Amino acid sequence: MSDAHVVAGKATPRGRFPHVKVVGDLVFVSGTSSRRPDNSFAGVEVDELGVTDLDIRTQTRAVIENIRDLLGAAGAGLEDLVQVTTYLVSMNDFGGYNEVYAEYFDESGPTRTTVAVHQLPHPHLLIEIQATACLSTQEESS
Ligand SMILES: O=C(O)C/C=C/C(=O)C(=O)O
Repeated sequence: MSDAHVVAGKATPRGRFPHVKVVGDLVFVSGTSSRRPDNSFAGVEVDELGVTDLDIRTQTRAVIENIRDLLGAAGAGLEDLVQVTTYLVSMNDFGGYNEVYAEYFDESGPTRTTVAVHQLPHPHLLIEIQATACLSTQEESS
């Protein structure tokens, strides 16, 4: 069974793809940023002179919370994640990202890969995460 969702109330995908796709017990979550439904970004402040402050900790937290919401639309939660791939624009942000990540997950959590990429789909983005959850972990852990 395959079931694709664009989740109401979340930032609209910037292309022709769903937020989440359920295939059997697996829930695939598209690359997710800190973008809000109004297309502003958590972890971005621009002052009146255009000076831009980008905060990796705030962006990381917002990305994980967005993923939590997207998983929720498929009946899953962060505890069901089995694999996470993180895209950072700079490995200088690895420490701040890793710190916030550890508020949510530990060694019993999803496997993880983190890579640095040249660019993300908006110049204010420092981080994007793509994830996979497994619904059958709910039966195993209950
Ligand atoms: O939705 C965003 O803000 C960032 C993610 C975009 C993609 O991963 C994509 O367009 O493929």
